[in-house]
Amino acid sequence: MIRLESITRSFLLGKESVPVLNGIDLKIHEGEFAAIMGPSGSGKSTLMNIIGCLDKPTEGEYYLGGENVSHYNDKELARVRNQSIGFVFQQFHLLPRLSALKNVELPMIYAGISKKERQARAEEALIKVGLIDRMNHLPNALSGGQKQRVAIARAIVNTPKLILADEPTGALDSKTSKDIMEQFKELNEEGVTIIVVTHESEVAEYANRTIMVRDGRILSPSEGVRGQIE
Ligand SMILES: Nc1ncnc2c1ncn2[C@@H]1O[C@H](COP(=O)(O)OP(=O)(O)OP(=O)(O)O)[C@@H](O)[C@H]1O
Repeated sequence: MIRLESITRSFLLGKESVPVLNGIDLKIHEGEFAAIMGPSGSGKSTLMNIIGCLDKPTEGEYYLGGENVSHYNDKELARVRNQSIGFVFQQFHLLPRLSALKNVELPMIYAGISKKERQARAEEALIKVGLIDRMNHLPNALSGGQKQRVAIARAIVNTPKLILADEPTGALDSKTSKDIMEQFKELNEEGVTIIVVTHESEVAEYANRTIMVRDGRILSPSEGVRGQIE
């Protein structure tokens, strides 16, 4: 489902081009549950941004679902994101003036789906995450765990094959983290590919495979990686 070939990403620092990803080769198959771990500043978010079509590699090829998206323009990348990927972030990224239901409807507005269908599908997603009784609440009136459930409902509402979660439990206590990870596990059992960036080994334990990033490259299995690297 995901194939990265010799991916590099550099950023301009003044006049100097500084490499942050240094030749990443990685395959993630459909249905996998992968955790990306590594020290702060090692390039995890940069890698996730490329996998999520939020950013483009400086060099190398990226195939998502068989499509080479490496050279797509912003509009084409937005289409791929809307069709194929759900995002979950540490700080939830909910719009504060919109109810839980309206927040979940947002990706469908971008996808041009009718109001009636939007509401029906948003309600269905909120039922799935156990929050239908809070559908009219504003984010402020929800706990951290509930906010993250709304964010998960928003991520699954367009039925993506891939969910990318960047530190999804970073703002939550350990019991709530477990509830959220159980939710991801359930989605993975239904066939959704999940990639989660985390600093927490308890979170990575939910994954079938851990990908260790250090200094912008992926460590090989002999360097202590759990699971398969191709
Ligand atoms: N847009 C940018 N412009 C310049 N430098 C950047 C940019 N984005 C990331 N970097 C640099 O790239 C390096 C890797 O950042 P990245 O956020 O990918 O690391 P990370 O492993 O996710 O870190 P953390 O665990 O702290 O979130 C850092 O040194 C960061 O300063």
